[in-house]
Amino acid sequence: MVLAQLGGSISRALQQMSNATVIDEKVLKECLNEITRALIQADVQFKLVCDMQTNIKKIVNLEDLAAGHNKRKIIQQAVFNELCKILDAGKPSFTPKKGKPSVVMFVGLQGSGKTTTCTKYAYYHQKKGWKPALVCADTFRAGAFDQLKQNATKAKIPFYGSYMESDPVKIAVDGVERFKKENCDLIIVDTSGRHKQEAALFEEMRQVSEATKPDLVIFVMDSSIGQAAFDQAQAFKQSVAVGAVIVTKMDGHAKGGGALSAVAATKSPVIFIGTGEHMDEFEVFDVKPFVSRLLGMGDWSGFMDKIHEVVPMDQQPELLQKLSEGNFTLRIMYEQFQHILKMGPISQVFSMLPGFSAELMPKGREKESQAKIKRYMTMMDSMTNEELDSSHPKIMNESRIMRIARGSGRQVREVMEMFEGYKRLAKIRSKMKGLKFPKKGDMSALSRNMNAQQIGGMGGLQSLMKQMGSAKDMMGMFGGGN
Ligand SMILES: Nc1nc2c(ncn2[C@@H]2O[C@H](COP(=O)(O)OP(=O)(O)OP(=O)(O)O)[C@@H](O)[C@H]2O)c(=O)[nH]1
Repeated sequence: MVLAQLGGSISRALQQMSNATVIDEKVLKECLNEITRALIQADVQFKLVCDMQTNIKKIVNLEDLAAGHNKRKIIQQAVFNELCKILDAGKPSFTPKKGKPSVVMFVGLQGSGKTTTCTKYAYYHQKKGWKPALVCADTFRAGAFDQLKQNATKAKIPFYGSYMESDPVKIAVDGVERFKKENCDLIIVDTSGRHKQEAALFEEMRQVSEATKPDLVIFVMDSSIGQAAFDQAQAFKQSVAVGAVIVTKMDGHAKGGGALSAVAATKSPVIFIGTGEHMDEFEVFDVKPFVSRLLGMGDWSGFMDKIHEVVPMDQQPELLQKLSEGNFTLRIMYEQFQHILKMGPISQVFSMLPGFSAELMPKGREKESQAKIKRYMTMMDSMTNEELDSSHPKIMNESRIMRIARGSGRQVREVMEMFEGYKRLAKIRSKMKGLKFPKKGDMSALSRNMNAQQIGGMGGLQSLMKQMGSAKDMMGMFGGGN
């Protein structure tokens, strides 16, 4: 993923600076030049990058800093803040409330990923307990309704559309009315993205908006347009009351950084980013956690959110207890695998942990890793309770390993490899013993600690990762291969 490369380059530049014995003007200049290069490669506007450099230089006046000051910390904090500034639109968007009907209208050019994103948005909220519904008001593109129907059916989301009716306004109004009666709390209206004339497209959007009175209009744009995002977002904002933006295809485009910063410049908040074609390749966009993850500094609130999403409420204290106890059995590993598979793309989940980076798992390896986890689980299905509940690896003698391999139809080598992986995770977990995990909405103990680590920079993070074991080690466990 291109963004992971950008994050990797910036954190490497910071790391190199941290490794220097003395931080002088030359070291700072080299570090800032590296960061500038990385941002320009990601298509961030030249002026923004120059401003960022100037601001950092202003904040970090090495000559004025007394010897006692931690220059590394100050520089890292300044880079973090300036990156946030580039990506921050400065105002939050309207957020629909669960249980109260909201109409959300999606607009955007054809091919931007609008229809796919409507379903992703519905699916995301459905997982959080909402009752979403989809309305297809795109009567221009033949096949638009079929596409939405197919996506909605797959995600088990109610939908509305028509093959006969050619008036998008009528479909939108009928669909919204129907789903309001059915007590849906998030009614999503997908509109057309193509017209013979641009003016006609904007007029149609305006009419649908006037008739359905959406609580929020979301503009969907493809990240590959880079800095041109500014003009496109402005043009849409002038025609309808765009309240938020979703930037798609962040998984494959070198211009992703440019699109995000250009949208922010229009003062339109980006609320989600699309990171792939699949339903769950969709991430909340929140500037600080995003920059934090970009730099491999983790996002605990996002991580905890994921846990709260997939683990039933009544099992959460038990899971958190197990995670912090350090007594790591194969059964616990099995349960964790179940959770990981439910959480969505592995690289997305891991990039929320400090010290990990999406860069550690190349995009193509995602499927392999999922398959690998499933294979491990099949092997564990052939184990006895005694084996699953033991935390002593010695119990696994040759005859047990042979039996598990036979029972699961896998090779002895693969079973051994699974045990090796288990031992590595057990070692990491034993280092995590005693770590306090925050409860939902309470990011106090651990997250404050983590924030301090973020701000404290790589030194703090490295020591944390040393305590936990290496990130590469853990990725090695999941990162594809046989
Ligand atoms: N890689 C990647 N592909 C995406 C993403 N979002 C959408 N796509 C793909 O982009 C293509 C176009 O998406 P659609 O949802 O059909 O586009 P649309 O904007 O609704 O098009 P119209 O309905 O004609 O207006 C499809 O092949 C999607 O699978 C994303 O985040 N990443």
